[in-house]
Amino acid sequence: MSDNTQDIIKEAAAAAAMSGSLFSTFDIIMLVILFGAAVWWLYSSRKENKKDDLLLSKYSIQPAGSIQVTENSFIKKLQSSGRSLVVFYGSQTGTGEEFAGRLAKEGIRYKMKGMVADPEECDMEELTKLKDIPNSLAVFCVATYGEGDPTDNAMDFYEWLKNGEPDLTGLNYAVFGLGNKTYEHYNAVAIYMDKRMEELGATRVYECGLVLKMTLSHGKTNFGLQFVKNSILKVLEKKN
Ligand SMILES: Cc1cc2nc3c(=O)[nH]c(=O)nc-3n(C[C@H](O)[C@H](O)[C@H](O)COP(=O)(O)O)c2cc1C
Repeated sequence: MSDNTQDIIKEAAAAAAMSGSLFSTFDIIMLVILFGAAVWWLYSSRKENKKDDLLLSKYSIQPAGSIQVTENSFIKKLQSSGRSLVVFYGSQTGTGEEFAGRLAKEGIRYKMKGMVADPEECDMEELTKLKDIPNSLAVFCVATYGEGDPTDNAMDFYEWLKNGEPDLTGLNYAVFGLGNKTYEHYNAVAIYMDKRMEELGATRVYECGLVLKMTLSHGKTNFGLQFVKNSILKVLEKKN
């Protein structure tokens, strides 16, 4: 406790003793101290939150390993880390995001290092340039919601595909959909993206993979890993 605080307490106690109401004055002092502590705690926890927000905003593209990235160019990141597989996810509650991580990691088994990326945090127009990286592959691991709508983080990308006319010639891609058959628009986003990218000139290297009632169960993970393996092998086959 600082000298100042001690003086204040002593003075208050003396004053209270003189007036014969020590207990209530002491109470007031304790309240002042508690209030000060609460203000200090609120202030320091806000500072911590701000620090976390800053870190999160910097690290938006997450390579499958432990490296983290601070910019929106996924092409640059792929090039600088010797990767050629990028797995974009459209995810609301995390299943697709986690699954995308597993798919990206699988690439290394086939000598195609991968990274995971959030389309909302990437310059998706760069898809037109992905072909400049030899034997590259973009996998889209996307969930469907509502009336066949994309997730929030895939919305801009979806609109860009739908309303724009980008030339995706030369882009190798494969779409993996997460959905649930109990909904009317089963896997509508994945099905649409798969069809639309082909219309825009991209090369579908592997048939759209759809999972119903997606969970991260062993069987479904295996299905996803098989899907990525087959997609990669198709890209490598094309090369030969
Ligand atoms: C409110 C709600 C709406 C959904 N709508 C659809 C839908 O229209 N079509 C579909 O195939 N799946 C639908 N699903 C299933 C999700 O796409 C599926 O659970 C998916 O794995 C979620 O992935 P995420 O955790 O990455 O967001 C819906 C799920 C919820 C909770």
